[in-house]
Amino acid sequence: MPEAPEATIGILALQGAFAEHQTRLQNLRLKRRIITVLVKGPEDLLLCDALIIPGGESTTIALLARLSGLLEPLKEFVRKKPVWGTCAGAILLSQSVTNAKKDGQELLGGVSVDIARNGWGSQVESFEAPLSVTDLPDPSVPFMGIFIRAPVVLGVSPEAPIQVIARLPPHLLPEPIEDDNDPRTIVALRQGLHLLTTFHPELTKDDRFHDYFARKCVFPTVPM
Ligand SMILES: NC(=O)CC[C@H](N)C(=O)O
Repeated sequence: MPEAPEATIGILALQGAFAEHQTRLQNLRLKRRIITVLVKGPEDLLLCDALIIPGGESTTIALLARLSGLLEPLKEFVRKKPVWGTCAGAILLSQSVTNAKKDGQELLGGVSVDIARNGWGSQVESFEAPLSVTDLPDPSVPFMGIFIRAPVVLGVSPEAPIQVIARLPPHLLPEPIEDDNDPRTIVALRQGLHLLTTFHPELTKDDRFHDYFARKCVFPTVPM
């Protein structure tokens, strides 16, 4: 029997919660082997079939990516391969950011949303919210969303094939929002092979979003 193919998932390791993502990936029990690589330079990225961009500080990650010669290779990677951005990583994966710093913010693009940095306020306004996510294994068990200076989705391109995976329940919103379809309630979405979460699944012990990324984005076509 031929061995089931494996995949190498890189984690951008310039700043932020990259080690936690690696731990969660190493915890996954899939039929196929996942190899993890901490990506610090272009040579590491060449090894990867998919990439996670962690939370942290999007401006710092972008600056360090430029300094380490990774910015252009990352843009190229996003055009071809699966990428998951969490929190700061979600900002970098977005098409546009409404309140970028004065001297601008480098983005990688890939997901057709407009996003606002620190959309729910500063560090002290960080919060947790149980999310009901029907696409995860054991969907009746809520996934604890940890929102730390989280970005907020302000708009979604109507032409893009975007699938909303999780929304914040209206009663848990830091500010009241009347309309259930308001894009600001979206906290997880997928566009093709790209996954965007505005919270931090890697800061929990729940591997279900990592499992989702592996199944739907990294190995999307063959059941495992
Ligand atoms: N927890 C986080 O990743 C925070 C993101 C941060 N507010 C930024 O703009 O990059």
